[in-house]
Amino acid sequence: GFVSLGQLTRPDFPILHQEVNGSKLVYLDNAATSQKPTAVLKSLQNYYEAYNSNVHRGIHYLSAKATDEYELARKKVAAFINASDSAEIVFTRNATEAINLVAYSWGLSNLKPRDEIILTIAEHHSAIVPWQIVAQKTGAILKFVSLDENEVPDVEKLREMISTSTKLVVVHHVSNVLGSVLPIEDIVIWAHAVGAKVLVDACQSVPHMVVDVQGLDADFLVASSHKMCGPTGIGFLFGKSNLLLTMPPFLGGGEMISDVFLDHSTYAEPPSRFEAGTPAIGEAIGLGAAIDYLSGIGMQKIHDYEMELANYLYEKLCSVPNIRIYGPKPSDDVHRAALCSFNIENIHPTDIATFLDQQHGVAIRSGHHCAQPLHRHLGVNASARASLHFYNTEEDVDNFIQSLKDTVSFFNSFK
Ligand SMILES: Cc1ncc(COP(=O)(O)O)c(CN[C@@H](CS)C(=O)O)c1O
Repeated sequence: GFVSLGQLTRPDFPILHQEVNGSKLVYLDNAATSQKPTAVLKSLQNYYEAYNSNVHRGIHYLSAKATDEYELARKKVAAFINASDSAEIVFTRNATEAINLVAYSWGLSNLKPRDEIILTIAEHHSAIVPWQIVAQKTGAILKFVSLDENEVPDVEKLREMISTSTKLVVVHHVSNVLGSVLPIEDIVIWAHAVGAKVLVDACQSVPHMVVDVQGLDADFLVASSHKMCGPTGIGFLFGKSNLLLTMPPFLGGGEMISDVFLDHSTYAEPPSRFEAGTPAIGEAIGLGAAIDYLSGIGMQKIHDYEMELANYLYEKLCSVPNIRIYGPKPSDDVHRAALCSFNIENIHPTDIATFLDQQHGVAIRSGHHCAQPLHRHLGVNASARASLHFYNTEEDVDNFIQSLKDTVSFFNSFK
């Protein structure tokens, strides 16, 4: 019979084949972090077993091999998001650091008093807080777009908010709470019309769909390896070459210099200018292996499968009594990512997540998902969230829904 992409790929993820609290693990917390296929684990072991060495300046075989593999990983990231030059890819610790790099380097040297930075109320704390810090230092002003009647950021209001005072627009590609997918191409056109730049937080899109930075024409785009089947400890910033070339260093140290004198130093060209100290070499190689794995399946195929699963999840969740699902109702022209944040009347989301874990081995998340302003706007201080990846199956969704209904019955029995 028909074998789904989830069934086909599950054998590649050893971690999924275990019991938790006496039940088969159902891992539905992929927006927090993804699981790693054997190929990624092997690439890390192979690096440390066969050619571990420091990169860039070693004059021996192991260092040359490590350098080649590290720079090959950069080229794989560039190709994966269709960047025109691998020098436009800066490795960082994670997406959060990538956004901080833009805030401290580009932000501090380009923002002036009363310059405006436009964000949506649904942004992740990692996309909001760095700009609050830089706004305090430069006198720039943050402006936030709220949600429309479909409970997605109001892009028409965003368009109206863009003015000649706008210097930067910071938006998610996909929301880690609402599952909303924003029209980045349009937002970039509106921003560029007034000379503003656009930073795209692509943490929840790069692992799940084709992302083409040239097609989007984004000025900056960030993502994290650990959400796209790669190791933790590495992420990346894409920056257009003409922007990175004008940006001062973010962190000082070895690797990022050209020459060091006692009273000053000259700096390396991008991307090295932004990669101070010994990089996460093994993690970059692991990310490269993750990209090979994802590309082997194909991001369009992954996205198509996840969209089917997303609709199935949403439809089944709607059958749970007294549930409130946040974000847009999916339809033919309104897509939502394969994640649902929700609350159930009179039951705390943390009680739901705890019961699901302890009684059913189902792993979801509960909390504010680093989006407190959004939760305040929604009138709650926390939500539960189930988030899928291509290695999940319809059976996972069925297990989750059945377990959730059992959870609701349990807590309602105390009423
Ligand atoms: C949209 C978005 N933007 C930035 C980040 C930060 O990624 P880091 O790898 O931690 O730097 C995340 C990570 N969101 C996790 C942890 S809060 C979640 O459970 O939703 C994200 O979803």
